Amino acid sequence: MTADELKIAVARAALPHVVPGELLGVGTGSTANHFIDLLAAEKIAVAGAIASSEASAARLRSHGIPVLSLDEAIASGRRIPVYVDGADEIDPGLNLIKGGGGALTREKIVAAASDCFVCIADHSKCVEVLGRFPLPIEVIPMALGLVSRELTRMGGIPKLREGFVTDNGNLILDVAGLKITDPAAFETELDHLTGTVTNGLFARRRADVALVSSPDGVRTLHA
Ligand SMILES: O=C[C@H](O)[C@H](O)[C@H](O)COP(=O)(O)O
Repeated sequence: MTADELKIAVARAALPHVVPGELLGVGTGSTANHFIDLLAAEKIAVAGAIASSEASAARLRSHGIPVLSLDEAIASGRRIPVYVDGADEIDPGLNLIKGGGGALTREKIVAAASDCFVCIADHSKCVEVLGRFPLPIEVIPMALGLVSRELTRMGGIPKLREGFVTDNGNLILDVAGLKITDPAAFETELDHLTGTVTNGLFARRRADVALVSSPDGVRTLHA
């Protein structure tokens, strides 16, 4: 199976988790894109989608799927029963690294607003310890030097993602050299770095369910 076929297989496996007629949180990235396309192809009608990026919102709209802002969703008084999104790394506890596509902040917000986070990924994303994939951190532009210095002091190797601006108008530092043995504690530590908006560790709000595809099929992992 090609990498793309593995993504399509796991995106398809997420469809039964969608609650028809309810709101749906939708993530960002190539796996999430397949999920959006399949959602439309299978004509699964949701009350509206809350997208974690402008790119996903545009893709949803291109299929005629109604997109709501998170504020509109909350004002409606409806719950968001499920959020479906990809990941860059998954550990055995379903802690994640996300943000390879730069959408980490909105992803964390939509995940926090949703009842159940269903993570979809192919088996290459599974690791024993998070940190092989450089950890994305969204940074307020004027704090770039300060945050880089602090991350270096913490043992990381931060690198500016050249030519990239997030949907929120900020920058991304990709931090290599980390071995994240206590993801929740490290997420909290990073949250305290002044000048950062969000870090790409999803540990305090990790995935509830992970669907992982391999040539042998799709496995379902629970936190
Ligand atoms: O910002 C991007 C997201 O966190 C993606 O979910 C993550 O990078 C995985 O993307 P892909 O499905 O393209 O590997």
